[in-house]
Amino acid sequence: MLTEREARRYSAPKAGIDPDPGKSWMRRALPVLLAHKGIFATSLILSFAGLVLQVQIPSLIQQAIDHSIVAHERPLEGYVWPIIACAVAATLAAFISRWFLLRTAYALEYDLRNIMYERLTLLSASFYDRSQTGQLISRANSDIRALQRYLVFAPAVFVQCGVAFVAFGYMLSIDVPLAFVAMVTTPFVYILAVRMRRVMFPVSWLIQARLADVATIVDENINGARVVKSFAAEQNQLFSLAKAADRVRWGYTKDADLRARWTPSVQNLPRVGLALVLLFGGYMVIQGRIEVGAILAFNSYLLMVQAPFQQLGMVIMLGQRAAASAGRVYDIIDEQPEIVDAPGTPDLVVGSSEIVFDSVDFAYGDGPPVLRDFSMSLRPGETVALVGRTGSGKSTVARLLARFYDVDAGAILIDGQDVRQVSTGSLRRAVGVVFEEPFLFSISVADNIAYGLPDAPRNEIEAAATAAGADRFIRDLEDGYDTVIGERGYTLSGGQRQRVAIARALLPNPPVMILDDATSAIDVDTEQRIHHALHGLLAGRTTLVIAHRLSTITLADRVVLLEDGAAVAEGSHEDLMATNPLYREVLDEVTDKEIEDDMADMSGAPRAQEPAGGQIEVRP
Ligand SMILES: Nc1ncnc2c1ncn2[C@@H]1O[C@H](COP(=O)(O)OP(=O)(O)OP(=O)(O)O)[C@@H](O)[C@H]1O
Repeated sequence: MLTEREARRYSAPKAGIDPDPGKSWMRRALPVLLAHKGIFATSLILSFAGLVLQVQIPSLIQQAIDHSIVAHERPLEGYVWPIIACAVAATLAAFISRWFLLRTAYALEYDLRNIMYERLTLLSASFYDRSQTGQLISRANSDIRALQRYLVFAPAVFVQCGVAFVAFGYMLSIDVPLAFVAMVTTPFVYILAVRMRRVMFPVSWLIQARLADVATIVDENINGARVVKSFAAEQNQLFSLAKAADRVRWGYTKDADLRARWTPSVQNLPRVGLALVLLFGGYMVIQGRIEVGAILAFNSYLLMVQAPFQQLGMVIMLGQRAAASAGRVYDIIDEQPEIVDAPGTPDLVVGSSEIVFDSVDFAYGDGPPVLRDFSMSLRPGETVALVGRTGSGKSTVARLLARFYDVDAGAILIDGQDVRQVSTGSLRRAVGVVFEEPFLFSISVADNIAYGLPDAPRNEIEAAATAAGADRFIRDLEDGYDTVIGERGYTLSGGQRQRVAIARALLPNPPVMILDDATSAIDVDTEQRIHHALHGLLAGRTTLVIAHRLSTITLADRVVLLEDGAAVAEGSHEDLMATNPLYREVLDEVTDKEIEDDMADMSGAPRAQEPAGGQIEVRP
């Protein structure tokens, strides 16, 4: 779990993506790049300086050949030492420049990833309802890397192009006609490189998309491993993964094929330029118009000039890829969270924790209405069980109370305050939720329980676990409270996970609790003990229990029946049983599971999910 010290070390990005969607993707990303302008500019300046030093070397070699080796006018060392000095200085400059360039690249990647992640944490539940994990992971990885590569390496290549002009200037200063002859192939090198990248771009793009598909299948395979196994569907899964992997392989093969066809031409065309220099230059040397050293200098300059033009093709391709990646990353960054706190939104002031659902209408997105004119109230300190057929909207009521979604009409009030008018942080601190399928993190049990209150002392963590009936089994784990549980808590049984989740919700001591079928995987006896323990501990706490089992329902002070999106009856379980045929009918439907459980008890068969629970000790 993140300690406070570690949390302080998180350095938030200094700048964000420009929010104006009308601007080009690069202009929108510019503030993030400019936040690192110091090291980036240093890198580019040093790169330029290093390359300019390199440009000196052919000229010095030319002079050494002409003046020392051929004409014996000057000592050779007079050229050798400056050449060595230039080479050392250029190497040093290139090293430092590259170091700064890579630092910029990784800083930029870190910032972009955090900007995206910060947005993801802000986004509402509805966004996650429609997003695929594999696609999000792919955006956070390959798309952000594509942006980073272009933003950092394109300027570096442009600097190299600038130096190419300096080299061309040197060539012109030696001999103008020969300089133009030497450059004859350069436009073709550029055109070839651009064409090559243009042909290769769709393939490399396809590879990215197919890799994202593989990521989605792998993600589903791992997360749904139990379902796959229970249907003995491993072969099918392997087949679909193999199919997706084969599509990736096709992409890579195509990429290699195109590369093999184009790269030799792009790499060897500059050599035609060298041959032309030798032909025309040699002719000019024979005629005595230039010295022999000039040919050597021209050869080196020519390679210097053509290298960045070869790379320009790659930069163009990176630019196309980055533009498409930016589109996908910006899709997330531009996504507006549906639930936001306006500046100055007050915190919830918790009083006696009375909850009112006042004529609530709700539908998920454009879907059919789930709640219609739904009204219900929970008196302070009361435990209310919500009962309804499957899919009738019980969990939706819980999600709306914790404001994972906003109501379409009507209002939800806690102590007279509309949940939309108070800060979401204060609301969620006041409302503890335990879902049927609790998500646990791959950290220790103690850290899981202290998730909402990382600084909680161990004795409070243990007290919460005790109240949730989890203390005994946690102590029996290999490292007790320090046992690190497997991904999503899958090394625990369903009932154990639920009890850890109840302890997690109890620890911050929220005045309102929602138990969304939170004891469904716990045997009836343990459930009763938990509820009794909670009764003492939750005195004064208002609790909404979503119940599928008679044992859970009977623990509530009052029952509300949900049918067709509205609360159609309420009262004590006994009263409703006696007076309301619909309630009896719904109960017959929803308590089937309990009957199955009871039958399992009678036959002495062990429950699938829940090992024997320990006696619960509630600390005073
Ligand atoms: N995230 C979602 N996006 C779209 N529709 C949803 C979503 N969650 C639930 N629904 C739909 O809303 C309706 C109510 O679902 P809800 O989960 O609230 O029912 P429930 O009464 O809790 O069901 P159960 O007893 O089976 O848990 C269902 O028709 C369901 O298909």
